[in-house]
Amino acid sequence: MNWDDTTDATAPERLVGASADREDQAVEAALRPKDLDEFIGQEKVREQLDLVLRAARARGATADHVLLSGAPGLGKTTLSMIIAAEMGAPLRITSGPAIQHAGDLAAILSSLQEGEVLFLDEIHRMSRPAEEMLYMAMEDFRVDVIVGKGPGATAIPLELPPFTLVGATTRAGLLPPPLRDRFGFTAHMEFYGPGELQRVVHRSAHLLDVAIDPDGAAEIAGRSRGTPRIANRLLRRVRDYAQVKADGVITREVAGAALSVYEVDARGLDRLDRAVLQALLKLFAGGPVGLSTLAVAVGEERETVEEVAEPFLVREGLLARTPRGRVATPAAWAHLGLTAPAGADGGKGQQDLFGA
Ligand SMILES: Nc1ncnc2c1ncn2[C@@H]1O[C@H](COP(=O)(O)OP(=O)(O)OP(=O)(O)O)[C@@H](O)[C@H]1O
Ligand SMILES: [Mg+2]
Repeated sequence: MNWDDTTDATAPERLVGASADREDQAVEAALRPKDLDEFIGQEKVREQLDLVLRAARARGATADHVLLSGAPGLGKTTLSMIIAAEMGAPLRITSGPAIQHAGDLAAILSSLQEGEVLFLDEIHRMSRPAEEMLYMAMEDFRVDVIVGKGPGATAIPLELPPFTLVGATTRAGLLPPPLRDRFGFTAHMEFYGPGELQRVVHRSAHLLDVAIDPDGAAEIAGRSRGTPRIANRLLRRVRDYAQVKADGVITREVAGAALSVYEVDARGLDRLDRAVLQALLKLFAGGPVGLSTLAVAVGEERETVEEVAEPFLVREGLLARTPRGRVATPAAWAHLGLTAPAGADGGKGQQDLFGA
């Protein structure tokens, strides 16, 4: 089993992994909202972006550069496409890792049309020289193309047409401040609430021509870890189950039964997440226990436990990282239907550790 949660599109994904696998990529185009009205949730971002784009349109100008930050699968690529569509502008897509040399970036920039939207995914992974070229391009719509090497090298200035850069990053904190400051508008995407995810599921079911009732959509939403991409993926697995084992209609019972086959529980934890919690509770009485010990107990690499399982468990308030080790919260005992053993108090008396 590969628990990899990185953006390697060829890696077999776990069902609740947030990055896109091959199957996601094949269907995502069809499920992407095409304009701001269709885009569900993220009310603040939508309202602010709507203003930015409307004002630019009214002035007949090119929109300000936009930085989108947020976890995988929350809709950054989707929003970049919406920005281009709303501006009636062509869209060019590239990514930080694809731009290794400043020359790669110069080639892209110098071929942009006026008003074009350049989507630069994983912008935090661009090389340093390319980044510096980008500063000038964003601010002055100009690049210096270096011709030759050594003392004879000369910089030839090249004017660029006004364009809109849309940068996306899962790690806004990794962006150098001079780059961050050159964006006129920064949108931080949050995880989605259950009601919003329910609407995502409902909308996707409609597009995929799958019958679903509101409870069925709510059940899938509740297991989707706040992430539309996961909601859409779970929907596809539940659809299979409904076709084969039920009459094709997704109800709460059908969704629940389908996802228990795939070992995704009511809160969206999968087998690995539960194994970590179970070890912490059953073997170590709720902790504190060191990461390495916990990893050995579940038979996984340290990194897998730390990077794949823990972030969601921490976000859900089921596990805390403390200076003395990992600690289960009272919610963790409750979620696994276990009672804290006598002497342990399910983490309540361990509060001092949290603030330490
Ligand atoms: N607000 C939304 N409403 C409806 N569907 C959405 C929304 N946001 C995302 N989706 C769906 O979720 C899927 C993933 O979205 P997207 O590819 O835009 O995520 P991302 O933030 O670019 O992820 P990554 O960081 O992996 O590149 C898309 O198929 C899209 O249809
Ligand atoms: Mg993306």
